[in-house]
Amino acid sequence: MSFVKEMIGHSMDLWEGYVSHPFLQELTSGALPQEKLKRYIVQDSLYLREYARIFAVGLLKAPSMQDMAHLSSLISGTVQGEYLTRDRYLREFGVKDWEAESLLPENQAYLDYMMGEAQRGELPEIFAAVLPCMLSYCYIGRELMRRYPEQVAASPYADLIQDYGSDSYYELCRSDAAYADTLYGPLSLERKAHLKEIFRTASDYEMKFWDMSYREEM
Ligand SMILES: Cc1ncc(C[n+]2csc(CCO)c2C)c(N)n1
Repeated sequence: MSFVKEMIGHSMDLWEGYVSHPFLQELTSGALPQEKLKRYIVQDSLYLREYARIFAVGLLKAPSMQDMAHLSSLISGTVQGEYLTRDRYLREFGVKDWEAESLLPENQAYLDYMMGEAQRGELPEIFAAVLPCMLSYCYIGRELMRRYPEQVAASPYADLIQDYGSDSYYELCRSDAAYADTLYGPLSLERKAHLKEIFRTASDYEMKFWDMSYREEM
């Protein structure tokens, strides 16, 4: 069995919690207050700027040209692709200087955790830390569209959900997961057990990011 699937299985209780999280439920129904979405968009833009640097550490440590090709396409997918949707919302909300905003503590802690693993580890550890971010959004998008197709279609935020629930994003995630599985194949059981824990810790930080985005106070 794919080791990536095994890691997901080890964190599925957390992933299930994302789908029922009030932020995502209200994003789906359209009831999400704009202030909360705005906070998410600003914090997520800051997150993406720093998240791309984790891949850059992977690029520094990549042993082959093929590994470098994967990492460089992930960097451009984050800095250009993923950030584009945020940029559109930043303009719509009239946010001018998001880069001057501070990272909220949950956001900073998540990024510090991934960067620490990236600096200490090699590509298998780096991917265990960054995969929940990439793959959980695919899971969330697909599950929301499967469970609430009409609400998603009518939501003012449908584009945000549909991007992640799309077949093209699913295929991208499948190929990233297949690449990660080539890294995991030769590893010892002990190292794999540690990787599952890294994946779970990052999944837990994803949940804290949703909590941070939803809470009442700034
Ligand atoms: C907190 C947070 N977690 C996950 C993502 C999703 N995401 C981040 S980069 C990327 C593209 C692949 O590198 C995707 C799908 C996000 N935006 N914010």
